Amino acid sequence: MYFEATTPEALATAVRVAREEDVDFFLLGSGANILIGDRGFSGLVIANQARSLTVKGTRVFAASGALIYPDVIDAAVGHSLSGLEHYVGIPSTVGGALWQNLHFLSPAPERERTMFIGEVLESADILTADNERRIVDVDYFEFGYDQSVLHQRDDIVLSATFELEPANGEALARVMEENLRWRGERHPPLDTEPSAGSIFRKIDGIGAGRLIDEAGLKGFTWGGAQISPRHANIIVNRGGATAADVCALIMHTQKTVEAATGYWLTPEISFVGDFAPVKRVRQSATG
Ligand SMILES: NC(=O)C1=CN([C@@H]2O[C@H](COP(=O)(O)OP(=O)(O)OC[C@H]3O[C@@H](n4cnc5c(N)ncnc54)[C@H](OP(=O)(O)O)[C@@H]3O)[C@@H](O)[C@H]2O)C=CC1
Ligand SMILES: C=C(O[C@H]1[C@H](O)[C@@H](CO)O[C@H](OP(=O)(O)OP(=O)(O)OC[C@H]2O[C@@H](n3ccc(=O)[nH]c3=O)[C@H](O)[C@@H]2O)[C@@H]1NC(C)=O)C(=O)O
Repeated sequence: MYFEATTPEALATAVRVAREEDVDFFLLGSGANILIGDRGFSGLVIANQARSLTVKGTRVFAASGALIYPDVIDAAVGHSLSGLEHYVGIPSTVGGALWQNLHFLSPAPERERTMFIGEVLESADILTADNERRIVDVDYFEFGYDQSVLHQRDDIVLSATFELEPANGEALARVMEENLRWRGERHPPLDTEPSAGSIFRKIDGIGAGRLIDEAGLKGFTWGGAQISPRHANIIVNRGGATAADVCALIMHTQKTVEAATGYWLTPEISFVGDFAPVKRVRQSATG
């Protein structure tokens, strides 16, 4: 079953009804950070297409299905407001961004720290696990790196308010251009080489991508899936990749990197729905 929620109210109603009727449901943002099993999802998929946006003074009010890029960033930058421009080029809805505390490196040339969307969040309208509507402030989310309270609680973000800073339009345009260039040079392009972004979690001070690269796995291919020759922590769909192909590559990468370095890589993406059995990568396979 599939339902498109086009307003925060419709989203809240869909979730409430699914819970009351005891129907398994999955809330789909832009689908940028998930792998869906080859046997699909048996239950209700609620696609979050609640995309309304308003800017008042230095505040941006966004429904949780609004796309951070381009919609929310365009609205903020169009009003010369700073705080969201760092996340240019990253696929995500507002809800997905709060779930994972969307992040990117601080502006060039320093790039000395990671910036998080939690830094500009003021409050959010949520539907709690008990089906109650609440306005919560930023502290409620307990944000960390790739972390928020939403990983532990079944709350649904319906809309969010961001508090931004007035800024010079040229400075905003420069940050956006530099960040798009940074991503363009390091990450495979999403339109021609689709992926779910980083497959494995960050390993502080070491780098998941570096370990996979040093294990010699760049370009390794299984079925339609390939460890990107450009960035080793990204698995791209070269055409016709199945979820089983991606899972086989994930398991092969974990085992190869552990044998070479002693580190065990943990997936960063979410696995959704029902998965077909995974054929293991033959040890003799060379890609
Ligand atoms: N830094 C980068 O370069 C990249 C980052 N990403 C990250 O991936 C995420 C992609 O977002 P998006 O495509 O929208 O999400 P997805 O559709 O990929 O869903 C990811 C998870 O977000 C949760 N979620 C989505 N919407 C809501 C909501 N309204 N309320 C509560 N939880 C929600 C769901 O959790 P549950 O199952 O618990 O309901 C879901 O499992 C972003 O956080 C982005 O930072 C992705 C690619 C690249
Ligand atoms: C792409 C994502 O997030 C990105 C985010 O966009 C950028 C910028 O802030 O920082 C992280 O990338 P990253 O490239 O630094 O992450 P890792 O894969 O851990 O790589 C760490 C380091 O390894 C090195 N590296 C990476 C790839 C490669 O093929 N070879 C290599 O040597 C690079 O020096 C790199 O900087 C996030 N990834 C993780 C796992 O934390 C995502 O969440 O999907």
